[in-house]
Amino acid sequence: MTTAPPPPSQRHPPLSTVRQTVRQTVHPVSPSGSALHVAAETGDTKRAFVPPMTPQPLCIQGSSEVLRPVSELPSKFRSVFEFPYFNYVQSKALDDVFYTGRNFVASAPTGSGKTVLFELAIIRQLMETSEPWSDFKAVYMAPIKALCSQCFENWKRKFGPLGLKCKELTGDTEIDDFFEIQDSHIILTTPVHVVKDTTRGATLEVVVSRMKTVNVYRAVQNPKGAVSMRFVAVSATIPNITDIADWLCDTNGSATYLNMDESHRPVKLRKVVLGFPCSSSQTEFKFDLTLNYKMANIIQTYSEHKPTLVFCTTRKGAQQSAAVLAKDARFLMTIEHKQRLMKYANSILDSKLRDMLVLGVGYHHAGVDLSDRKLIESAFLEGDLPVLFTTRTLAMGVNLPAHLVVIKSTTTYVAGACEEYSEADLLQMIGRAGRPQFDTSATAVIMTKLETKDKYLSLMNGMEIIESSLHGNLVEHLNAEIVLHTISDVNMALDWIRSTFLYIRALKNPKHYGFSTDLDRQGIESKLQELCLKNLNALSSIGLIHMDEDINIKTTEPGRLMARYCVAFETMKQFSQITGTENLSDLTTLVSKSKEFSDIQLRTNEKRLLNTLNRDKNRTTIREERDRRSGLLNAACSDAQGALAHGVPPSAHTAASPGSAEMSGSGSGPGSDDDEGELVEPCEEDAQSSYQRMRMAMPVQPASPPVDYLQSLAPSPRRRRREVVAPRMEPLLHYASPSPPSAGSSSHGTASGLCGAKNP
Ligand SMILES: Nc1ncnc2c1ncn2[C@@H]1O[C@H](COP(=O)(O)OP(=O)(O)OP(=O)(O)O)[C@@H](O)[C@H]1O
Repeated sequence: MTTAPPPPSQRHPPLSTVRQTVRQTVHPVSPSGSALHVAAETGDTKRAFVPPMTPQPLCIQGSSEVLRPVSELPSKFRSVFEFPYFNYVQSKALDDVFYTGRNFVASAPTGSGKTVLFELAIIRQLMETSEPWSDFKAVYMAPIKALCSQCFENWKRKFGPLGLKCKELTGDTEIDDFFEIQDSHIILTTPVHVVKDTTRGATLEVVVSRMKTVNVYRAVQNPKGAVSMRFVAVSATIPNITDIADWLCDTNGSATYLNMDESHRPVKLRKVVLGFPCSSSQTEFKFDLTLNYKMANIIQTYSEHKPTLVFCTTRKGAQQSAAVLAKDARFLMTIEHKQRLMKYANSILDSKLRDMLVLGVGYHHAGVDLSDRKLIESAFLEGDLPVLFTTRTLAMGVNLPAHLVVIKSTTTYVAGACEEYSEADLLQMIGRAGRPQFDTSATAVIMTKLETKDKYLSLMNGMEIIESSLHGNLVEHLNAEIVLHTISDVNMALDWIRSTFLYIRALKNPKHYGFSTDLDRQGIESKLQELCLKNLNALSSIGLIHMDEDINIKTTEPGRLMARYCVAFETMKQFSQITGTENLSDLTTLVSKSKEFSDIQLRTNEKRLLNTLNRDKNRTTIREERDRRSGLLNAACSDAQGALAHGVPPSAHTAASPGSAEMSGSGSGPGSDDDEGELVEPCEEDAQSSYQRMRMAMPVQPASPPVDYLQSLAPSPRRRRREVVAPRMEPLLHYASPSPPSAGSSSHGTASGLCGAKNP
């Protein structure tokens, strides 16, 4: 470090003094004056009073300990922080994250200001690097684009004036850009508890494990010259933070860690679980509808006249709930408030949303037109919109001023099947309640079935141990590591597995991973080795890797394609059986059966589009529809192919807002005709209808229509070796895909990087 800060003990006023100072100095963002209070009922309609929301002082959790001032930092860096004192969690972490360079992991409640810990780590590294910081690189990894974009905008503003360049890399980024994040000094990861997520979790785990492995190899090869990489990870409160610290170990041992429980949340959160009866004859869908009619009372009881965010499991559910509330409750607003809402409404494209907005109710989901979504977000952010119904797109770390968060139904739809929310998802949604700059207290209400009420009560109070999910996708990740050269022989594969979180947890909870509890450490290690070898053999059996007798491993062309496009092993197995004689219909049916498309469902509003495409004489159409999914895929293929063959532009629907058609068919109450035929929708993160996603997945280069493309994947001698423009698997949002051969590579993931402005 270039600057030695004075010893911490000389610098901190006692907490009581600090609290006083903070109350006087900090001006939290103030929502401009609206909150819902359903106050009285007149006939069927409840009357509501909406008082203006007053600015709240920042409430700081405390004890006899002291808060640390931002003035501890060299003056040059203070502008990064928009407050005079670090909060309790940050003050506790400061010594580890700022005054040492050890790997660090923090487990702290949502809204406790964990992003600041990343900023402190960056500043420390800057202080250790001489200017100009042209070689300095920090990489921030997050599982969704919205989180990354938020951080990107924030850091561009904060670190730009210091001479740092900020760059956002996502699954859409050109591969070459990913080379820029090689040789990073710091890897910042949030939220690390995502490792237990079945899809995104494994990707995070392998990216971090890969970086660890590469870091160790580099240090061995070049003990003096190699850039040493620091890991800083944050997570919501989890009980086994020490396992994460063990996983993020370095040559000095486990990472240092900070474990702060829910009591250290800067904004106190009241958690309420409400159970509602659901008869055996009632479908999930009908149950969800009945909850709409409870909403007005819940908002009246718990919102304390402040903004409410309601999480719904589907887009249609969000729209229907909003429509019911707009009909059921009336919000009393000042003239000025109404005028502000009217101003937003005038710019809203969707007529239903526009009508609701003037009544103080809005909805937000990935199917809503982008410009409408932005308007709704700012109306809510400004405190002008009393109630916002949304899908969980808004749940990941986005700061919104919700005093009350309601989770309407705990059942979500994944790949067309009902599933209860994971604890991590729930915590993220609940974490939107009571953000420090907006509130001093908050409430989260979970609406679930009577029989699951106890489960959620204990989930809210207890905490789930974080396990690895890597064993579920080990074969794909092993292949990726081989493509990236992290693994080039069997021994390296075993070293790599020892660097994973899977290894840490398998030793502690072997049963979870299918191993006998009687096994000792050595026994579990050999089981993990067996698992590794079994998967390597599976890859080799269909030509995805080549293993020689000296245990050396090399990748092959199909193996590279599998890794580049995140194709599942099972899909590659299906592709390996292609003989080259298949027609378009056979191939689209094959592709539609692949795991990657398993969450694609035909939506009610898409049937018409499908029929229109089938009737179009200018397009090649496959009539033989074996199931809805292949029907959709066929339509997508035909659309792309027809466009190529006849110079017809692809269907206008591919460019239109997916939400607009859908909205016009919804908003009805229970029992509407529309309800029964509606297929559930996949969980959403990107604004594409299933048709669009299929359409995007199709190659659209004239040289590679679908049949050629698929046949080119077949490991047959007739396969032509040529560049193919391959599908973008948008629904698969990974931290990283193994595109470029580097430790820091990531092609389907989401990352923001900070690097010195002069960096090439
Ligand atoms: N010391 C502080 N004083 C005042 N406000 C702060 C302080 N630290 C952070 N904040 C504000 O608190 C809000 C929450 O911070 P942040 O998003 O980093 O929390 P988090 O712990 O990462 O939350 P989540 O886990 O939900 O993503 C931000 O708006 C931030 O500006």
